[in-house]
Amino acid sequence: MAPILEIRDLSFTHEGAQSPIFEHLSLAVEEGSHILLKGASGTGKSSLLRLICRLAAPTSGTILYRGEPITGIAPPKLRSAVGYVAQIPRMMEGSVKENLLLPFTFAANHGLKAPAEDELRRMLSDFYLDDLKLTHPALKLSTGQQQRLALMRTLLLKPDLLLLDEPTSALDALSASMVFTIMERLNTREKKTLITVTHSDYRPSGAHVELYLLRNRTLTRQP
Ligand SMILES: Nc1ncnc2c1ncn2[C@@H]1O[C@H](COP(=O)(O)OP(=O)(O)OP(=O)(O)O)[C@@H](O)[C@H]1O
Repeated sequence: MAPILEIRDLSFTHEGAQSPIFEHLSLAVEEGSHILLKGASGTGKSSLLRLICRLAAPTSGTILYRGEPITGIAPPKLRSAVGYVAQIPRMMEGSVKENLLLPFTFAANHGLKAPAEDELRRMLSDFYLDDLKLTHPALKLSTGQQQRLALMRTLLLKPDLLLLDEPTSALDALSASMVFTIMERLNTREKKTLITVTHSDYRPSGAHVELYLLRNRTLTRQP
């Protein structure tokens, strides 16, 4: 079976920049695995995630999702297959519910059925946000709560592959451990494939955890 994601000979230079961020990267991600991506600040971890979900285009090389080049997949289909949660959550004016259901208001997602309030409440509870009302203004939540809402919002589109950019960077130890637990559950129980950028020493449980280091413009697997 083809890997869920394959990166072939990928190079990337930011527009206007003198030198590439990385060159000739290759990586195959098996379905169900959890890839931890580490590297010093500025080595290009966020850039790599943005290339995988096609928020940016590589200078050269190919990215395949389930054997198909992502450039050949219609953007709405790719967005629901590959979920991306940015490092800084982007909530808008409006309630928790409005923010969670935002993707369902996009023309591109026309035809997708928005989840009912009961499902949203159940999910809030799974994300340790039991006390949160769906009517609560999203912008008045803490960064950690907004980070979890951003992850929920991405999951509502039911992606098979999740790209998480430092999901615990703004969190205290307790909130971070909640998010790690959620990530493990998504991987081991819901069989999601995860690529997580992290600076933390956290090592999730699960059979297929792999650690990669982005350094000197190349990606190497760590023991
Ligand atoms: N839009 C842009 N245009 C030009 N250069 C950029 C742009 N965005 C990021 N960079 C540069 O690209 C490099 C890689 O940035 P990136 O955010 O991918 O790194 P990172 O490894 O995720 O860093 P961090 O761990 O600090 O989040 C950095 O040197 C950054 O300054």
